[in-house]
Amino acid sequence: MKSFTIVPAARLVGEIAVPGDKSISHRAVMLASLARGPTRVTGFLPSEDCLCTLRAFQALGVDIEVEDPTTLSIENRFHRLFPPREALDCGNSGTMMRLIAGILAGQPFRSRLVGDASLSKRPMGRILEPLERMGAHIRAEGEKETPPLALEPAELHGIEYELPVASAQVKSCLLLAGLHAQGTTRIVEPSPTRDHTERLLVHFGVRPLREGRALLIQGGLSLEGRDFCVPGDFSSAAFWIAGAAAMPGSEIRIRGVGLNRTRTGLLGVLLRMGAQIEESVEEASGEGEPRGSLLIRGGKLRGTQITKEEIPNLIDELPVIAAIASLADGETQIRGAEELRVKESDRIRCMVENLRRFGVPVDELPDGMIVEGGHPIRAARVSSFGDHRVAMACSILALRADGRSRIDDVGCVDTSYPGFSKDLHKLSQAAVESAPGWKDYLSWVQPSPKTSGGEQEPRRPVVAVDGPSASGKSTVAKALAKALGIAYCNSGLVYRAITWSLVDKGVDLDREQSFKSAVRSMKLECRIEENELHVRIDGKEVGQEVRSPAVNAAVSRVSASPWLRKRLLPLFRKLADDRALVMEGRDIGTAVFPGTRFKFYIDADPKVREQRRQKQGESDSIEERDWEDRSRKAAPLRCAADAVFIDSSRMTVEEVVLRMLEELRKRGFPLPKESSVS
Ligand SMILES: Nc1ncnc2c1ncn2[C@@H]1O[C@H](COP(=O)(O)OP(=O)(O)OP(=O)(O)O)[C@@H](O)[C@H]1O
Ligand SMILES: Nc1ccn([C@@H]2O[C@H](COP(=O)(O)O)[C@@H](O)[C@H]2O)c(=O)n1
Repeated sequence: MKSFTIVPAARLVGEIAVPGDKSISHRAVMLASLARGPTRVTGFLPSEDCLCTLRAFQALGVDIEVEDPTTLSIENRFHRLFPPREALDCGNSGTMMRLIAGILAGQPFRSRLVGDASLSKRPMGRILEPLERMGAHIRAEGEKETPPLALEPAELHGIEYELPVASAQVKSCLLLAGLHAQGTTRIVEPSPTRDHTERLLVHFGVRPLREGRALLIQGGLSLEGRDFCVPGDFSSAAFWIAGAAAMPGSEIRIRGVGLNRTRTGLLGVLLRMGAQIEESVEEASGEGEPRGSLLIRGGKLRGTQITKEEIPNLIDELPVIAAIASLADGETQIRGAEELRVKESDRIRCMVENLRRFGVPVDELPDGMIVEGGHPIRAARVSSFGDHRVAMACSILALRADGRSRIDDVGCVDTSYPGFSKDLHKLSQAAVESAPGWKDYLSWVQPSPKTSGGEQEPRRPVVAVDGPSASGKSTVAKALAKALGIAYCNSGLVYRAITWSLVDKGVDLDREQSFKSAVRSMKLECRIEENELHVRIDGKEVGQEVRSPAVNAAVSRVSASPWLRKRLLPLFRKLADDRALVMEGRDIGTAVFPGTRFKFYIDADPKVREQRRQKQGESDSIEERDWEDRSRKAAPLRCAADAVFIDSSRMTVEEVVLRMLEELRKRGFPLPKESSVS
């Protein structure tokens, strides 16, 4: 399963053009496929969703030539559609299924529409009812009117229909069905929704009539093919618009983006929140799709209230609005958005869950949420829940977290924005490019967390060595201690020893009470003998067994316990009471001895670390372990702000130790007269 690892960034900087609009790409292929004469579509979005529409019309007998991924030549040479040989796959796309159902409902042949697991859970009752009233023979095969949809041949007639819920998909489905029906179809919208279908119908020569809230379409009119250029997708641009607006110091320009007023509700919300946005419409030819560019400068935003009336024009942007509301000062309320529960995921539930993981206080409401902004964002591991907009919204928020975050299951991003991760990299890296090679380090630099009792410089000199798994900490810390002639303490050995004992006794680590009472009843002894830490549990000195695969797999769960860490803290500190030492671990410079002046953070490229561990012949999922160590609440793995960062990927052990000795000398460590590395 694909995931994104997001390194924090201070701001977004740069200029981009986002890929073609998804909603418009679907509709352009559909209408060009129904038209007489050829159409060349440029700027098409070659996402999974839109490719499903393209393949479906090829299967219905339309000639569609893909000149390049974003340019299509479309011609329906026979002025009719042909029965498809097999079910038409709508993938993840609700737009495709609902709109194509409108086209196929009035055809003289059978067809069947299927979708992926997520689409197969989405409600289709809202199109079935009006289509049946128009005379369609259409049946949802799934439970509670969900896909697949089976359509039998039918002749349609116009109806008058008032939409119970504002929905551009239902409106478009009925407009397309109305095109193939006898008489006039009159559709009344409770409030305006995106009008791409109407604009494209005009582009292809059929003008629906507008009477207040009603739209009228005459059946039997034919469309004429005409070249069309799809504008950039405002809903894809929304991630950068919202992200840049909420990150002080950002400055981005987005070119060639669609600025249709029925889509740009986000801009009004952001301006209300205090955003700095300049819009210049470059092309608004008649009733075509307006497009232009946006310049966004970042600043501090304030919370706002989003009301039911605003929802239709920013429905797809609500996940990213929820994300950046977390960065704004004060509270943001999103109400009247129950529609979000039946999108690619239940976007209310999923965003609430993910925001909480990022440490954002948020209340879930039946029709939205209340986000309390302005709190620090914690690095987190979250899931997209298979929803592209959830994945991208969380990626934007992760840029502001206090460490690396991971967004799992991001394959879905390709359904609307195939180049998202590249653009994320481009816009967020621009801000740190001034320090090439150091961005990883900068992302981990943290002010040392507040701790009690360890802020003062220890009585005896302590060298703190931290870093991720297999970075070489133990090796260099041991060699350094030897060179300095002082004690070497491996704090990980203590966590490993406790874990080994718990695993050996079969303690259920998920049951807090059993875990605590097993630890309490353990006799743990930590002694420095011959300048090295020795650990005994219940009288037995631990050895190689603490590096077993079972211990490797469980130790980070054990060490994540704040209760255990608090218990071990005085024990580690006590070791330095009467001797100088080098102590290595994950939190030595940030939590155990934050007051020492001698701190190192040893790192290496993940691939190099993986190879080093393999070479040691150990079975150890170091990526998982690092992840857990970095994302736990209590004393997570971080590079202290005042630590010396050493990337050992291309260094020998000796080079690393010499570098450390040099730094210790500069920082005034009492070096023995002759310190050599051996
Ligand atoms: N430049 C280097 N610096 C340190 N170790 C290196 C270097 N090059 C190779 N190694 C090797 O990498 C392996 C892993 O090192 P080590 O066990 O010290 O890592 P670690 O960070 O203490 O890991 P863990 O925290 O998982 O126990 C060792 O076999 C070590 O000899
Ligand atoms: N200061 C520390 C040291 C270790 N841990 C935890 O123990 C695990 C094993 O450590 P090794 O150095 O022997 O690999 C490590 O993954 C941490 O979970 C710790 O939390 N703090």
